[in-house]
Amino acid sequence: MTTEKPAERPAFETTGLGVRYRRNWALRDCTVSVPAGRVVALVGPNGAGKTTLLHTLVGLLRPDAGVARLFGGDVASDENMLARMAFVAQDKPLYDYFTVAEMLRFGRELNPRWDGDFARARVNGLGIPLSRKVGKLSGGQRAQVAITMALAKRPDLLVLDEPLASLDPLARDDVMRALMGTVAETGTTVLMSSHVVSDLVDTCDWLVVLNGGQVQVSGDIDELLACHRVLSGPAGLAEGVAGRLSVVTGTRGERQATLLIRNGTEPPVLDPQWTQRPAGLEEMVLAYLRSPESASLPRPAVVPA
Ligand SMILES: Nc1ncnc2c1ncn2[C@@H]1O[C@H](COP(=O)(O)OP(=O)(O)OP(=O)(O)O)[C@@H](O)[C@H]1O
Repeated sequence: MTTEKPAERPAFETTGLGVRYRRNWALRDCTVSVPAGRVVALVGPNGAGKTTLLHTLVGLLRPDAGVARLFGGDVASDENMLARMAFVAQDKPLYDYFTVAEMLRFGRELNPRWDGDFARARVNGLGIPLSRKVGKLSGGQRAQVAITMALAKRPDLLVLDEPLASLDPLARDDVMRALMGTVAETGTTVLMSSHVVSDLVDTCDWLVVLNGGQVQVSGDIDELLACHRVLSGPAGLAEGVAGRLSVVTGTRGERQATLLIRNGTEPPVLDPQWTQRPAGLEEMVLAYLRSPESASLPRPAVVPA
């Protein structure tokens, strides 16, 4: 059982983490710390290192540099940490010839912290027949069973690699709603990766952007949104405005320029020819991804449209 209160310690943190496949570094100097009790979106383009980071956090890969910790324990050397987390891999490994009930019995045999009552109640509540073979479930039901198996371990940290991949929009919504309902009751920290930022907008409260094997952004989503704005104004004035603000990325056409900036607590005071509005989550993430140098080296980056 855990003794510390949630949020006293980071749920997970990495310091100078490096992981390589042969000579190619998939993660390099990757440093991040996320408080317990959060629902964390890990986003980044193909090949950014998301799966590698998740696999390292859950102990499937060993770091070549640095350290990964769960609840203060070194994942590579402290086996107790692994009992505190559950992982749902991208391909949701389940046995097609097992019925759902057999799958749950299998979970009970393997996991000392298994909560069988919870697992059956969740599956029943979702309307998934216990007698159905796993191979005959829909993609959404399959995801729900895999997530139920992970939650029934009663983890302090639930790690999901692309949980919504290959689901249609309705199933994506159903899976996210059911997941969020459960984690709201239990206070479990959730870390999930996705390509699709819009899937995570309503459910996650912490954002980690991974790009080129490094953490570009990590923070509370509301706080991040409060300090990013989109400015539009005459192209001829863009350089002057960009020169005195922290620009994440910008585009400049012949007449009009648009800048996504990181401001302090107050919106910037601008020439009346400029308009400004709060940034949306998706456009903020895209702005960072387009401008990999922005997190570590804030500087104006106005590029032609
Ligand atoms: N088993 C492997 N052997 C060699 N290189 C690998 C292996 N797995 C991943 N890589 C490389 O490591 C880098 C990071 O891959 P990773 O799968 O972690 O990224 P990702 O962000 O999860 O990508 P995606 O969104 O496409 O799933 C990529 O350049 C990838 O080609």
